[in-house]
Amino acid sequence: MKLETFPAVAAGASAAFSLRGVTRRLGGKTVLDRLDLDVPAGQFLAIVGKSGCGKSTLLRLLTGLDAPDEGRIDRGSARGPSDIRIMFQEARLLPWARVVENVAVGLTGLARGAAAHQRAVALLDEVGLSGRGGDWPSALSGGQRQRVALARALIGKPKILALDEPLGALDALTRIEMQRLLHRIWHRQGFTAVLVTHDVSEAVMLADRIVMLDQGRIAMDIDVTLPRPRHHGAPEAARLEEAILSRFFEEDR
Ligand SMILES: Nc1ncnc2c1ncn2[C@@H]1O[C@H](COP(=O)(O)OP(=O)(O)OP(=O)(O)O)[C@@H](O)[C@H]1O
Repeated sequence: MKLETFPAVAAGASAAFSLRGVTRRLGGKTVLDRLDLDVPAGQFLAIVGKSGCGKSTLLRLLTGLDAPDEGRIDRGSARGPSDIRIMFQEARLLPWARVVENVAVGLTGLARGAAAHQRAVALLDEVGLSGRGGDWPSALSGGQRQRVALARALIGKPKILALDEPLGALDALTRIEMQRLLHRIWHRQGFTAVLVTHDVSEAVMLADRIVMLDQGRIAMDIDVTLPRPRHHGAPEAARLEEAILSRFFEEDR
């Protein structure tokens, strides 16, 4: 299968963020090496690559949790912390707060009154946790906790949602369920999603575009044009997955 290079952002298209010559050195090593990347608003971008290739470092730079040693990151119209949210592999819920409060807490800097409570309840419905707002986090399964984390990340209506292996700790079926949920919500809300994942099939299911990092550089940048909704095991998805995986292991042959 031919892997197409993603076209440069069309002139005038609004970019969610752009990286120019971004370099990050950690522990005496160049983890990211002069990266250039333009991501249009609303795109679902997946970042894949072998362990230690710098995926999380890139996400941290993108969200402002870390800063580059060289180069520039332009986050377009995303300004404050509520415009860019990040979700991790662990839900990181407050154990002493009920589920609805855990969602409302995502409204940084805003009054957390009745309106916040109402919006938290609506989001719990949207992530499939209707009626669970009064529960403690300890009463939820791993998948349910990630649903709460997703609702918390979305309550401030972010422009960019960064996802650092958010489904990595879930069992296979829950993971697929969560992929479908994530896709539905992204489709409905239109934010820009940046997903770091080890799972190439997950990237193929969800992304408009897949970027593979290798030794601090972009080794592959492909446009995923498969129609949505996508299904695991569908022949076109399997072919694309295989083509990406073969690139992954090229050097091992
Ligand atoms: N704070 C740090 N100090 C020193 N080295 C670091 C630090 N953070 C990350 N690194 C190194 O930078 C490299 C990239 O790490 P990063 O976590 O971005 O990789 P990754 O692709 O997300 O890996 P994984 O898939 O295993 O999570 C690794 O070699 C890691 O050891």
